Amino acid sequence: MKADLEAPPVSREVEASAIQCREVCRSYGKLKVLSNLNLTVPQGHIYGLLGPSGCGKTTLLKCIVGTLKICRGHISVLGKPPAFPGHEVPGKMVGYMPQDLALYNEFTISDTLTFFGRIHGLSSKETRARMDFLVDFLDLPQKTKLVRNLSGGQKRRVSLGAALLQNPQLLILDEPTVGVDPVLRAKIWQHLVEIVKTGKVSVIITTHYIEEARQANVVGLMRNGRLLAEGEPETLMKHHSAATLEKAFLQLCETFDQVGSKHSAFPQGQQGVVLENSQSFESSRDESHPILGVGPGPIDMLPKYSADWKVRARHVMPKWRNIAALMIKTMKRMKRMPGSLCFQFLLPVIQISLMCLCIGGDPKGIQVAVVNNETSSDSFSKSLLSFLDNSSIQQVNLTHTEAFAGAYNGEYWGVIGFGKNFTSFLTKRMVKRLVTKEEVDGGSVHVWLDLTNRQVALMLQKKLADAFEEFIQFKLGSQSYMVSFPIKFEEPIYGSLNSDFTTFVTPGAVLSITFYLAVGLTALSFVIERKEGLMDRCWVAGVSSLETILAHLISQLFVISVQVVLLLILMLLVFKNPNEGSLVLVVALIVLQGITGISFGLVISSAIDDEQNANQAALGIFYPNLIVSGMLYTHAHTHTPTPTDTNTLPHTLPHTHSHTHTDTHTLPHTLPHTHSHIHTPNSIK
Ligand SMILES: Nc1ncnc2c1ncn2[C@@H]1O[C@H](COP(=O)(O)OP(=O)(O)OP(=O)(O)O)[C@@H](O)[C@H]1O
Repeated sequence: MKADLEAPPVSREVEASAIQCREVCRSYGKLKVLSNLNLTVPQGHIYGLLGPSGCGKTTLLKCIVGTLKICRGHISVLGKPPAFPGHEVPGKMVGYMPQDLALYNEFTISDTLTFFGRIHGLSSKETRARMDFLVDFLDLPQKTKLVRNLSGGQKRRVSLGAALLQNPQLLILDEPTVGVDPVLRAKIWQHLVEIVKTGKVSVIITTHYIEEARQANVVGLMRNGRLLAEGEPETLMKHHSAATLEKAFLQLCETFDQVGSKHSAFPQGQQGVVLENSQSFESSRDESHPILGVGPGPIDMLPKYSADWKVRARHVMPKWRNIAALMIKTMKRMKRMPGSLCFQFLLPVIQISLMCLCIGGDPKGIQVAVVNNETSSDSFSKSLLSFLDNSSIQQVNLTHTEAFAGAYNGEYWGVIGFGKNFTSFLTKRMVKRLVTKEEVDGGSVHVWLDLTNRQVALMLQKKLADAFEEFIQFKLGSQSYMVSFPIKFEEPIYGSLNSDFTTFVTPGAVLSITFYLAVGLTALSFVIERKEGLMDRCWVAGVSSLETILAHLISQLFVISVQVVLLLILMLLVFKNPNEGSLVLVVALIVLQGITGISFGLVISSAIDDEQNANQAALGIFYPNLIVSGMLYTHAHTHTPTPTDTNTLPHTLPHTHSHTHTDTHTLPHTLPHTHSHIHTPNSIK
């Protein structure tokens, strides 16, 4: 990359240092973790960063590798700020071992190293050679062993191996020796000493074992978010007349506390951090510089960097190599978890099957009480009842009292009643021009419904109307129009006259399930990867956010495609749901819905840090999605006429006209039907 130096010539110190931190500040909300921190890691040196737990070491390392942004100050890593366009930090130049293990549990040791090798652009031969060396050097078990089955110490060593893999110019190791036995710890230090000897590799390492840091060329002692001292271990010890580095550190802390208490007094209980509202003790002296050590030049002495647009564009463009590495990773993980993969593929199919089997079909065996006061075997009432759909409606013949008692007890969904002169009154209604109120009443089927379940009640109404139409057709044949209901439902514009609720609800269910699964899987996979430090690790290895998103999108599209194929086979071939539109459009819509789900999952994962809350957020969107999918009735439902609507009118209207002409006779007979419904249970006579 070409960098234009706009400031005064770069000091030799900047050029000779692998890392330069100047007046670096970083806060988490109001919590000030790094406060005007200055640190220099000379090129070709091992820098031991020491400090108590919570003093900000990990935060500083994250700022150095660029996974955290600093609030103020300047950091230069191998000559440029981290994440500067065209700079390979993050990238191949830096090997980062985070404090968390940040390893894929479903990977073998070999998979892990191959994955990082791919991202760093190593050839398979180079990766294999490095792998053999690292397995031997780090005393790792068989390469084919799954990370999940390794001990804590072995996992840490694999993590260290991943950081050392590409022979980086800068190694950033966050507590690499925790849980490692003393012999191996000595071996690791020996290796670090070896690699820095060439002068081309620099190392910054944090450790809790202060004494092991004596092997470092330079140590930095950190406390409360700032560097107290920086220098060679021997010099530090000599300066404090201490026999060990630990004692020197103790003395430094005491000095810091004395000076600090005079000037600022950190609030009680806030050890390890500096609160923003506390007066820091550098107000009285230039505390931005360590007590001992190399004093860095002022911040305005640092070079200013710029990159031309071509470099910037190349920096932003996603690299296919990284996307491919991430996709291979996802596929490998899927392969290692066949159960989970099958579950992902089959979950929508299982959900839709359950829905088709359990929801929306016509209710069966609905018990209805029949009070028939006609006794003759060839009565109209018996004939009419024979047309009732017996698979759905189970008729129970009862007396008037038993029928209503049963209906009130919830044993029957309704009562159907016929008066004793039903046949003769109905005949009169069919043939006479004028009929009395008594004849209308007696010639009507009386129905009392239990409307507590709308679905069952609607079904009963429809079945009764259908039975009546069939009965009239049977009795009167071509003359049936005289008593038929003068509204004729023609072949529908869309759908079919006899389609069930399942047919209506399935498309909405398919879209909702596809959306919800994509939201859940995306949100969870990103939240978990980030929580386990895998995202940061990949980012430091040079994978950009865009590449991560693209790789996820492509892998997820594969899962969605399989889901869609299985869903369509099930819906169209097994459950015989009709599809009257274009199949291509159906597929496109489902896939688009999946992509919308992925996008929403990304939004959730960027706003939420833990799995449980991510799950809740994903679940929360399910119900609004269900409503907007059209499965449930909403008041906002409108229908905009389309050209097809206007075209159909001329065809259907003549039908209606011809009926109105002949139906003039039946109108007076049929209309009173409505009035006859206003009756009490005692009215069947
Ligand atoms: N994501 C975060 N949000 C809020 N506070 C945080 C976050 N990460 C770290 N902190 C706080 O910042 C402070 C410094 O944390 P950091 O992890 O840098 O310490 P450390 O020196 O590395 O500690 P250790 O040696 O125990 O790992 C701690 O008080 C910690 O609670």
